[in-house]
Amino acid sequence: MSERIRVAVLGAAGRMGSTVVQAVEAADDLELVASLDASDDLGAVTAAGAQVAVDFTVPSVTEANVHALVDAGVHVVVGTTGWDDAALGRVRDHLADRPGVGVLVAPNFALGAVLALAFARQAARWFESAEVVELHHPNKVDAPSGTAQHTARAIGAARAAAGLGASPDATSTGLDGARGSVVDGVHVHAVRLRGLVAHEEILFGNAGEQLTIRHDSFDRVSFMPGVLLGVRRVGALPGLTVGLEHVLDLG
Ligand SMILES: NC(=O)C1=CN([C@@H]2O[C@H](COP(=O)(O)OP(=O)(O)OC[C@H]3O[C@@H](n4cnc5c(N)ncnc54)[C@H](O)[C@@H]3O)[C@@H](O)[C@H]2O)C=CC1
Ligand SMILES: O=C(O)C1=N[C@H](C(=O)O)C[C@H](O)C1
Repeated sequence: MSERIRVAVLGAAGRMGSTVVQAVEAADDLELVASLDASDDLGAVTAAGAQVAVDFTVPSVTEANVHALVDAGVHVVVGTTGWDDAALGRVRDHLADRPGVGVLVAPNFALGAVLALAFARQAARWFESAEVVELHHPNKVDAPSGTAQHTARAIGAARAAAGLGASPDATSTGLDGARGSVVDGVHVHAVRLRGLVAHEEILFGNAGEQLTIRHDSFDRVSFMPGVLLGVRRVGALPGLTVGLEHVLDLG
């Protein structure tokens, strides 16, 4: 058998991190060499000889983690959300000085969510109206979700490429926030409800018809096949990759 990939998990005490720890431990081709949470020294990742680090922490620390890991020559799989274009640009620039190091940032590792994005991208140019609704557990710290923003950007790009204008909308008065936030011209709405895990509805409308693409993660195990795929592939993907769709050849 070939050598196992040595993996570190950051955010290991969290909802996602603890699930990743279990998934890595259960995989024959991976070896968990470090589990870190908030008060731990990031130096433990290199001290343990990790080749790949998986980051499921919080939006306020993930970028700094990635830069430190890139400096240490460790490939990184990032599930933490909250990334914007400026932060991604800084990582891309940093990686230009570290050839051979790979960073995969994916707002959603569930295979169904990535397929929903691919289907939405295909549908986007055929519908006059498009909106995204994301629904999550109430402990989620950010809104709208990284997945919903990524989806809205993909829809916005497909609409622009097809020469579509803004979705029709006569609403001009009401309470602040009533129409959600707008990402690349697409309205995005965030629901927080006890009992939910992670869900997304992508709504398309034309005169007389509607297409709804819905994805539901009922359990965090749904993200694990995508995370493990990222861990196995990131070393062969130098530079920055944004979105698991590129790993699945759906980009
Ligand atoms: N890409 C994907 O498929 C998914 C992404 N997420 C994202 O993953 C992130 C984590 O989500 P949850 O696990 O639900 O949150 P959580 O709050 O349960 O876990 C975060 C963990 O990170 C730890 N942490 C904070 N600062 C740290 C530091 N400097 N170093 C190491 N650990 C640190 C916290 O103590 C906590 O244990 C969120 O941004 C969420 O949106 C969540 C689910 C799926
Ligand atoms: O915080 C979560 O739970 C999730 N976060 C990610 C996001 O913001 O898109 C992925 C998934 O929706 C679960």
